[in-house]
Amino acid sequence: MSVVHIDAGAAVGARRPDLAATAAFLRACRGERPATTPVWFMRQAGRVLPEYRRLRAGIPMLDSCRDPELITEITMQPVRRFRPDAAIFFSDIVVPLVALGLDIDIVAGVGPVVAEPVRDAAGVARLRELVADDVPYIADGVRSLLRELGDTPLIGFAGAPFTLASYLVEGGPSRNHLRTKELMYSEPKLWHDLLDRLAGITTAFLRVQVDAGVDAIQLFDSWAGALSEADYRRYVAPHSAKVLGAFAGQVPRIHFGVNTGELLAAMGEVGADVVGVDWRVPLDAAARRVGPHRAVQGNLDPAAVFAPHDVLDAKIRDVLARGTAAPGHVFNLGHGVLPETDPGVLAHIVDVVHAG
Ligand SMILES: Cc1c2[nH]c(c1CCC(=O)O)Cc1[nH]c(c(CCC(=O)O)c1C)Cc1[nH]c(c(CCC(=O)O)c1C)Cc1[nH]c(c(C)c1CCC(=O)O)C2
Repeated sequence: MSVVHIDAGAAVGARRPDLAATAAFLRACRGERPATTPVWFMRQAGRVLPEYRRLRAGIPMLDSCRDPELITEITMQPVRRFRPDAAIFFSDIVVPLVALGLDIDIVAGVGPVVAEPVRDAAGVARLRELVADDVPYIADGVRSLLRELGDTPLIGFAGAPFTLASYLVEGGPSRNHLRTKELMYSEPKLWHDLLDRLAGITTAFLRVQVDAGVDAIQLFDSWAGALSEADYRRYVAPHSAKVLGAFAGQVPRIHFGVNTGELLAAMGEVGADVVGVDWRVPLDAAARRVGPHRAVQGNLDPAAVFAPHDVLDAKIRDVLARGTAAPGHVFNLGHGVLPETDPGVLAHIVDVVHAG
């Protein structure tokens, strides 16, 4: 008698088509209005959770991003605690760059620091293509999570070409992105070569996640708001469009940046199904800027968690009311959870959003 051996990992590696019809988060991404508005929080994994701090004690950030068991546990921690409508894969936007051999350190309280900033043709030429074998822990982490998550959708993510370029060119976090803009304006050919390579790396990194089974993707162009709309369209949009275009019709695509009030239309046009909005633009105004064919995500001020509950609750309800102006609305903060946030308040926000 032959025994059929089913590899659990391979069996759940495929997308979960049943979820697309039932999960409130995925329905809202497609422009539908489920009975309750779905909610998750950027940076829900990490930072504010004591169980995360205990788990990570003594383990460097980038090491934790290369360990499928840690990735799984850290991604699951906020899901167990807050019961959000989606999980976000625990990683960082610099992980694919580190996998390519770039010397990048994540310095506590500072962020990514690049040992040799990329500022000339030789530096750009060193950015080779990413292949799945460069990041085996990503597919393993996604498959492991799909076994844990049940019917909670999993969001994969990557940094957008401009935001990655800013870290590489500046050598670390930057307020004014001066060297980045200097390169962009003075050597446009080299700039476009750099962004084209980063678009390829980002697409490959997301492809690994989508092939392993994530249910949606979010492209973080966190620092795009530093650009005028004209410069965004000229120097950045074609490259982000290449990334998002690669996943059209495959999984919902969320496109997010901070301070992007003037870029919302353009960020939708490059190929997003959902446009993430920070707290500076009221969500109904944002929905008008984004247009009638895209959902919105956002946009409670991350600092509102420090307000008294009656003030906080009124702000949540205001976001919910304004969100009805868009075809679909995924509730979120306008940027990541602030490190000082009380996790109990996040659980409260989930309850208030679900109560409607
Ligand atoms: C700014 C920064 C980066 N990377 C890092 C920083 C500094 C963080 C700090 O000291 O507070 C380093 C980093 N990144 C992450 C951690 C783990 C601990 C934590 O949650 O703060 C740490 C220490 C997870 C992460 N890093 C990121 C996620 C994204 C997914 C999510 O929303 O959960 C996580 C869990 C993504 C990331 N990573 C980065 C950007 C710009 C983004 C896009 C999101 C944003 O604009 O904030 C670069």
